[in-house]
Amino acid sequence: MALISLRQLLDHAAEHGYGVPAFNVNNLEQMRAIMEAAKETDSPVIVQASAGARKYAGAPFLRHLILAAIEEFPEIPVVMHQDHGTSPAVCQRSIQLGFSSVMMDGSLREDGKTPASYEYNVDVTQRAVDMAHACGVSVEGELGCLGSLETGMAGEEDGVGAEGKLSHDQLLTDPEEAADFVQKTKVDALAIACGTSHGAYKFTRPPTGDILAIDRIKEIHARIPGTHLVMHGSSSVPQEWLAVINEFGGEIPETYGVPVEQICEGIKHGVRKVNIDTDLRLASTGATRRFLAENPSEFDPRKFYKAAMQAMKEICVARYEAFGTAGQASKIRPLSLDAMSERYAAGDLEPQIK
Ligand SMILES: O=C(CO)COP(=O)(O)O
Ligand SMILES: O=C[C@H](O)COP(=O)(O)O
Ligand SMILES: [Zn+2]
Ligand SMILES: [Zn+2]
Repeated sequence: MALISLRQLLDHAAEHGYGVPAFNVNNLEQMRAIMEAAKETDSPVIVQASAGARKYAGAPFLRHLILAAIEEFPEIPVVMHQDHGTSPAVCQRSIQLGFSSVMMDGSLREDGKTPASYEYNVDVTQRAVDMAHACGVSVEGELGCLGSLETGMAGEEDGVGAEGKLSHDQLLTDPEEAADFVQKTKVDALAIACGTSHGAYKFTRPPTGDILAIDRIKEIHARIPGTHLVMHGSSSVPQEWLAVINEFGGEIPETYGVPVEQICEGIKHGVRKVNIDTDLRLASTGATRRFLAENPSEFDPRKFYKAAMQAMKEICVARYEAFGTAGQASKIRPLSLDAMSERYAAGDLEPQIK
């Protein structure tokens, strides 16, 4: 059984200079697409469950879906991560459910919408870290709010995200504050804000440096080179899938995502975890629409689920290959969460901040 902690995987990724896509899971088809792609490319896996996923599938189903993947693919190390926890209590519940990693998103208050003060963020994150590390579980924190540098608007269509207009300062993580935050909280990974946002509507044009601030990632990495950085809202919004969706009855207006090359640039500068949800949603919707349009008499859902799975799998394979994740699974010797808790207790995993 290869359930591993996020910390172990990202330490390996940093040592070998690669990044790992973290895909959101809600159902069997996504889970299977991710695992089959991982098996085909020998990639370690991060799967993450959002509050929306728990509401949709129910926590026990999600948990067993991930455990089933670990059982069926014992050769693939899998991180079971809770995405965007809004309080230490939410993280505690996930730890109890067996997650090997949690995100304490203290950049927002408990409603998941109101930007929080720095002091609030430090406090809730410290509390989540204390609890998690005692169990060998990793913690991802977040500093800065996701939102558009084009409009100043926070991404609202998704389940998690600030509401309304944000200042330029809130939309870009400050390197000095990031150093202080990591030092104080001891998070294992830090999600940063650099102009990306959740969902399909990230940019109205192919992004340039003024609206997708990869330079800011470089500045943060230069200040805290020992910290694993996380990019949220990192779907690339493939134009070919938008075209398929619209060809077969969809209505998605012109929109652009984060180019894979820009993510790879981030990976050269400390980005180790890359959150992707929307791309799998677009691929499965496109494949389903196309299948049903081309096979109007078909009524066995397994037929269009299969088409959707294949489309998602192709995206996963492409990201594993582009981020350098491919070929790494077999190099990892999984450490138990017990062993990780001993490493924290021994002080072996303290933040390295100059
Ligand atoms: O950040 C994400 C999940 O936490 C997903 O981002 P996308 O909406 O760009 O796929
Ligand atoms: O964090 C954002 C992910 O895309 C999850 O979205 P969700 O809350 O709709 O499941
Ligand atoms: Zn956030
Ligand atoms: Zn996110």
